[in-house]
Amino acid sequence: MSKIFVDACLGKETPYTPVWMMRQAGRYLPEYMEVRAAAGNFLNLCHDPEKAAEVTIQPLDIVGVDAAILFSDILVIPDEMGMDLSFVKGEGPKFSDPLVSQEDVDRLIGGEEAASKLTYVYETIELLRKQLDERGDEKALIGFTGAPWTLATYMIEGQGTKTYNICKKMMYSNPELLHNILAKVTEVVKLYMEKQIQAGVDVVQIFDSWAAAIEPGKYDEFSWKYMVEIAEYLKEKYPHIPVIMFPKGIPAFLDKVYGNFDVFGVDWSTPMALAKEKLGDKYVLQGNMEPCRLYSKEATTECIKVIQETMGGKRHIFNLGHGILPDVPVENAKHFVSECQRISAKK
Ligand SMILES: Cc1c2[nH]c(c1CCC(=O)O)Cc1[nH]c(c(CCC(=O)O)c1C)Cc1[nH]c(c(CCC(=O)O)c1C)Cc1[nH]c(c(C)c1CCC(=O)O)C2
Repeated sequence: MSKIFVDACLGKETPYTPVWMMRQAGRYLPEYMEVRAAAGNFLNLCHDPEKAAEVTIQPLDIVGVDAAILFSDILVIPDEMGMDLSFVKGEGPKFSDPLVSQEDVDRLIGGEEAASKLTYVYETIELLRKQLDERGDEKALIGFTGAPWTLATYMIEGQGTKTYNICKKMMYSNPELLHNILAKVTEVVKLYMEKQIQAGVDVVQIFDSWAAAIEPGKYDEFSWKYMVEIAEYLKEKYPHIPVIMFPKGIPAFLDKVYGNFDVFGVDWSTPMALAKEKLGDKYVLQGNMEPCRLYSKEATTECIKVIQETMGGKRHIFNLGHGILPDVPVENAKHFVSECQRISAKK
């Protein structure tokens, strides 16, 4: 039996349109908070394959999504490249020694050496592969990475940012240094994704959460081409594994999207009809309910109906247009998932 989510990624007909939610394993689930508390903190949880596998599975059982996404974080990559990652309560991720010079870049651990340090991620995937196969319910497992640009923003700024002024200063005054960082991260990410595939994921997604920080005319040069390089490396070696690209907030770039991958993730600021018009023939589309609609069941159902009408149940995967927020009632998340499955069901 093939997995409905994988079939949909490859553009095949499915009995209904499968659904999952970005950031579905997380703080809106009391069961997640319990496991995190027992682990001590978020990074301990990422480093503990048994517990990480447990929280990966939770949304399958609690909200009924069609795919599980590996529980980890995009920032474990720079962490294993030798940058010291911590999560400060209430402030989010921090790197103590952000990159400022070529010497800093040269000091980073690269390629195979960095990718092979992420053993806890591969162990989590191996556990999940076994558990999902034993369940026999044909739910898919999604592996993921951050796009080199999104990772670089944290590596250069040392934390999350609203203005991106430190990386943009580098972009315009020392683009070569920024490209050297992006190229080094790209090499690690290719091998990291390959090892996730070898450990057992069914699909991979590349999150470019901070795509919108780049002016449209520079987006290809500083982000998309690196994402495409990763996707094409994987598609050449593993053509049966679907690759999902999620660049958040770049409607002006839709005309220029290119590359060998399977699914384009549409964020909530891009109208689905526009994405369909520009990209629907070439790529399966994923998305794109505005995550805050989850605060209202009525607003949720209304949006699902509009998306379903636009996509017609073809070449589509339901998702939010970005991650679920921690204060969303679990009931409403369940409602989103069951309504997507109900409304798209082929009679
Ligand atoms: C930008 C980014 C990060 N991490 C991620 C992105 C890209 C996706 C996106 O755009 O939302 C990706 C990510 N992070 C996490 C997952 C797990 C799988 C999932 O359910 O989607 C995934 C896919 C767990 C997490 N990653 C993080 C949490 C919260 C940690 C906790 O307090 O339990 C989780 C569940 C921490 C994290 N990690 C990151 C930030 C900015 C933060 C702190 C902000 C916050 O608190 O929400 C970086």
